[in-house]
Amino acid sequence: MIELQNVAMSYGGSELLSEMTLKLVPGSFHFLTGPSGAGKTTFLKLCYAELLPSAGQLSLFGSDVRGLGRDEIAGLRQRIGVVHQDCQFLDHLSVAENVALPLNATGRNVNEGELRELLSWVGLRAQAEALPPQLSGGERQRAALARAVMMSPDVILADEPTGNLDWEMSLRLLSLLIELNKMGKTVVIATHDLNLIRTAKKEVAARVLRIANRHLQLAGADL
Ligand SMILES: Nc1ncnc2c1ncn2[C@@H]1O[C@H](COP(=O)(O)OP(=O)(O)OP(=O)(O)O)[C@@H](O)[C@H]1O
Repeated sequence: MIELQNVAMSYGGSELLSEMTLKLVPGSFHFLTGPSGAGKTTFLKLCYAELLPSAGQLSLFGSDVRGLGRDEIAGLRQRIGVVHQDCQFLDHLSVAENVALPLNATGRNVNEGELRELLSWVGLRAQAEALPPQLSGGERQRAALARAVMMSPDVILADEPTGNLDWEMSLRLLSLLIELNKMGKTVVIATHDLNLIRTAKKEVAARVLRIANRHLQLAGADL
């Protein structure tokens, strides 16, 4: 569904990522690790075509993005839910309005019952009318996950979703992501947290990718 073949990414003429080949098959669960600045966020941005490769081939759901127009790419991106590292909420809108935003942006009607159900699922039913600055770090991440799931995407990409959370809250977020994977969604989580990876591997057949020296590698089974 997301496929990279010999993909490279450069910023300002300098290559950050090289020769990356990967197929994210439906229902798979991947972690993405690597040192700070290795290119994890950049890799995720390639996966949802926020950035286009400077070389190589990127296909989303069977279509090579090079042959697609902006609207076609935007259409395919609706099948990918993203949990951004910094959540990216509109602070003047309520949590419920932020979560509903992706659907509203496509001109579709929001089913209020489904929205409440989604907020309950992430444990934020009582905070539906709160503003994002009033949420704790864990609540923000769960709201960001709800927003990513709002469009019923096939793929969820989460960039350091537990970065600032305590262990208990990290586990809570992880269990939501595992639940989504068990429902058939493809999940990719960028993280530095090896304990999180080890914990997840007890429950799901997760593969661990690592970015090292500009290349994407499959990490060993010791993780
Ligand atoms: N738009 C951009 N223009 C130029 N350089 C960029 C841009 N975006 C990222 N970079 C650089 O690319 C490198 C990789 O950044 P990226 O955010 O992908 O790494 P990361 O592995 O996610 O890091 P972290 O773990 O710290 O979040 C960094 O050196 C960053 O400064």
